[in-house]
Amino acid sequence: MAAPMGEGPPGPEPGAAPYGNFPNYSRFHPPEARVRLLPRGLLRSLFPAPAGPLLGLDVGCNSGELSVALYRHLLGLQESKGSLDEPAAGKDLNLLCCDIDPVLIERAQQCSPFPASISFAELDIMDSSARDSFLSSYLGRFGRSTFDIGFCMSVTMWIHLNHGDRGLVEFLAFLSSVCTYLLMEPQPWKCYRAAARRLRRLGRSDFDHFRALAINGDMVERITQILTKDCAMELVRCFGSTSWDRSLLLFKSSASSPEGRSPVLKNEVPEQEQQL
Ligand SMILES: C[S@@+](CC[C@H](N)C(=O)[O-])C[C@H]1O[C@@H](n2cnc3c(N)ncnc32)[C@H](O)[C@@H]1O
Repeated sequence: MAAPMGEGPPGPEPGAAPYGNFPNYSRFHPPEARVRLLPRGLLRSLFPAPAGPLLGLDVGCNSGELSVALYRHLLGLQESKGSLDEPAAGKDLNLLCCDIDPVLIERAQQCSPFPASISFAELDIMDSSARDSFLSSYLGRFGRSTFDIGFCMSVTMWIHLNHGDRGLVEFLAFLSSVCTYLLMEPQPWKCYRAAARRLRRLGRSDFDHFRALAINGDMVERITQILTKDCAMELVRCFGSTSWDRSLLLFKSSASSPEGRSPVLKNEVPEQEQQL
């Protein structure tokens, strides 16, 4: 399967996916090519003695293929013919996966092999009132205030194009406030140009913010800077890059406690945003 350099498949279809809500995203950016960069036993090394189930948040999950692949990979589950392994006792991970596109979420729900552990929900992560009450209520079911790990895979560009520099910084501040660890897969700048080009080819105008973005260039570097300088996170490790040039980076909050008792869902505006 060809892996294009840009963010979507060739042809006009991506122009109709202004949030990156491509219907068959996992076909051209296969989950397996991403999860195999993550070491087996990663969860165990990050959380050697969890007090209860681990909680994960997957933002922009599309139709859930990557969420399921991450779940399997992190728990060391094999997909066997005809039957699906259940997680062994003591390997408890609950994933909350959200996406802005209700059709993609419906598909994810219908196809989920682990409905008891992986929940899919329609949510615009930039809508702070809907987001905060929804996430608080999910976390509250586990007596928690934060997620152990967040996944933000190929989503930053879409937030950035649709919400501008301010939106990107706000988004990263939000993620860092609610996740102890954060796995990020930022799109490089060339994908931004490709996405804007595709829109133009369709005779539509640029994304509202594209030409005004002051955060640009080396997006891995820029996002790392924001997370480490403004959001009290540290870069723990880079797991390498996919063949289509996406790096996988793991960050850890320097502020949160292992029990998830750090301040929740706060909407603090970091220093960098105030300067924008
Ligand atoms: C390029 S896809 C990545 C899908 C998946 N994370 C992966 O890497 O395979 C980006 C996804 O982010 C979702 N998305 C974009 N903006 C969003 C928002 N504000 N809230 C929730 N999801 C959003 C899109 O609908 C789309 O499914």
